[in-house]
Amino acid sequence: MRSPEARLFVHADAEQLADALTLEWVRRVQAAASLNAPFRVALPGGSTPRRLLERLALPQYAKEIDWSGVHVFFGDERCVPPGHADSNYHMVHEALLRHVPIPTGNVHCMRGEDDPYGEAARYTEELRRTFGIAASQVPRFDWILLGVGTDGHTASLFPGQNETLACRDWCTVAHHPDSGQPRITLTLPVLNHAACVSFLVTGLDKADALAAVKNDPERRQRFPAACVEAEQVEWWVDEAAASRL
Ligand SMILES: O=C(O)[C@H](O)[C@@H](O)[C@H](O)[C@H](O)COP(=O)(O)O
Repeated sequence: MRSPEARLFVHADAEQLADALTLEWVRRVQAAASLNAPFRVALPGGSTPRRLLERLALPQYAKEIDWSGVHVFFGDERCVPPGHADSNYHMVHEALLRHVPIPTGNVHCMRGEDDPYGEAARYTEELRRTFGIAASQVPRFDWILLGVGTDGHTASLFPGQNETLACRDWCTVAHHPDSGQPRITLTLPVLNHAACVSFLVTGLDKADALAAVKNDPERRQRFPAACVEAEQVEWWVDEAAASRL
């Protein structure tokens, strides 16, 4: 049953948003742990999530978060080596993963250094195996965190790339519209099957995009971020990004 309305959480600034989202992460991970259930989360790339990830790595949360049950996946990845400055894995590793006792087997990175099409197939199999499902099912993430670009893209689902947007596979290859850089990305079937998708949007430079993605009458035809309709969709934004809502 899909939630009729997305939930909007507006915070004064990016710092306060990151504080609140950190507490939400702790709450959700502890809830899963109380049920002895794995907590499977997909992280976005880009710069916005860094504040959250750095907070999760703080010693004050070490006793709050049992990383043994947390499985970290990626919403998308740039096809570059893991040590490359553009690598989403590199950003997440430096901000969070290298600082917390998460088991190596719980980090499911998209291998940007490998052939994109082969890696999309490999990651699909890693999803199937980790979620313990048949290929005919769809992996159901507990939580997918996503960013939004100023053009309304999310993950590596870019406006105008309709073949990628219509893809029914779980994971596919896309190309950045400006640089042509190959990307590996989760697709709408996976995003829309999640228990919860939370968009993280901060900064005045995102205000137009956020207003358009949420309110443009043709938003679903124009903006991939507007096509995400999971069981629960949340918008975690700061006042600057929300200034044109
Ligand atoms: O690999 C990526 O770049 C991301 O997955 C992408 O979808 C990102 O979330 C948005 O472009 C927002 O990026 P910023 O947080 O840097 O604004």
